[in-house]
Amino acid sequence: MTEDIKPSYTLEQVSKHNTIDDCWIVIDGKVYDCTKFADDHPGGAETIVDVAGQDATNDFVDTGHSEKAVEMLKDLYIGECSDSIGLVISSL
Ligand code: HEM
Repeated sequence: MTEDIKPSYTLEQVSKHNTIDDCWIVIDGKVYDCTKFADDHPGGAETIVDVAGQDATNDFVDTGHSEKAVEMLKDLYIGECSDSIGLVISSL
């Protein structure tokens, strides 16, 4: 079985998805659609919406998220970010 090939987006494209109803964020070079997830975020929907359309790698890492949080990213993954400046985190 082959893996789905996910699209690649630029930060410019990601930046259009910057509202509560259409909320993408970049973490470690990967694009996550957080539109549905934001309301369920233990750190609050506001926290997610504040970084909508942006590279939130440093925010995600600085908060010291658990392995469980890193696991949750998998369900939100929609593609790669071609020009992200995010840190490369081996565990993500
Ligand atoms: C889609 C990406 C994210 C996921 C899946 C996620 C998931 C989680 C989870 C599961 C927790 C509970 C604690 C833990 O298990 O670590 C948490 C807490 C928290 N998150 Fe996130 N998070 C995401 C993005 C972010 C971002 C971008 C920020 C900051 C801008 C942020 C800020 C926080 C804060 C401040 C808490 C602590 C809440 C508290 O302890 O009261 N999160 N997050």
